[in-house]
Amino acid sequence: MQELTFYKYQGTGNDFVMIDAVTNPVELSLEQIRKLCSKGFGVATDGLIILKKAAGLDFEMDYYNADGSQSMCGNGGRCAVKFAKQIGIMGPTYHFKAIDGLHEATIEENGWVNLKMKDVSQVKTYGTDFILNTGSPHYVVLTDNVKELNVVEEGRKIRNSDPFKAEGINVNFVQTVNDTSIFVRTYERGVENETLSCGTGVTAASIVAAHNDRGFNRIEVETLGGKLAVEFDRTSEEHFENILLCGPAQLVFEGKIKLP
Ligand SMILES: N[C@@H](CCC[C@H](N)C(=O)O)C(=O)O
Repeated sequence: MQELTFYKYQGTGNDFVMIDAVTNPVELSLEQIRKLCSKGFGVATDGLIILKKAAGLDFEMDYYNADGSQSMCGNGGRCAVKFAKQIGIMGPTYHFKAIDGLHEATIEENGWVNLKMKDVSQVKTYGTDFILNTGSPHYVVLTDNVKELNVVEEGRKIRNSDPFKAEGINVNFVQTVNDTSIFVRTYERGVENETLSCGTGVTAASIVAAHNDRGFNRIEVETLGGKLAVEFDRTSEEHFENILLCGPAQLVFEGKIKLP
């Protein structure tokens, strides 16, 4: 049975199995990815990231949710940059490819990673809620009791409702804390549970907060797993660019696992 060296990373509690395929190319089946992320057979994480070589770039990030589906992951992207540094890719600016296109990122002196996200050019209203894509699709609900909400029950209901059932959608519940700060909890498709934080979700929630209220271009975001910040330039009513997702990303532990 083949043995695989892996690293577990977390970004505000959103956790990932990280695999270095830059140094040692590796192919994993979807079944193996699901098992590596699972509680019973693996590391018990929200997702798995494979760092690969990419011509003209520092690396390519392949992100998989725990169920094996793929999307862009903001917290995963920040962790991937820290991991790239760990395996000897020195920056100072990191350029990489993900499923939604090219990204760049820097590591700040305090260890936070500032990751440039894709531009947002549409914020759709959906009743009193909002839908937008920040690299992955997000549904945003504004609420005034985010801490008491049953996010799993409410999020799952929306995610599995007829309009979203086939493709899935991530569901964010957002409460305003003050003029420039919000609290966000997210039900993630592909994990099919609430995670401690979701980077593309935090980005979507910040854009919605800015869309509804003008005059600021940095939002502090609290999640169950810690604090992040989102910066952006709003260039027209619905267009946001230079979006930066800023926050911590850390190695938790490393190990060897027998490939299932
Ligand atoms: N945790 C992620 C989002 C991962 C992708 C999402 N579950 C999806 O399938 O759209 C993040 O930090 O952005």
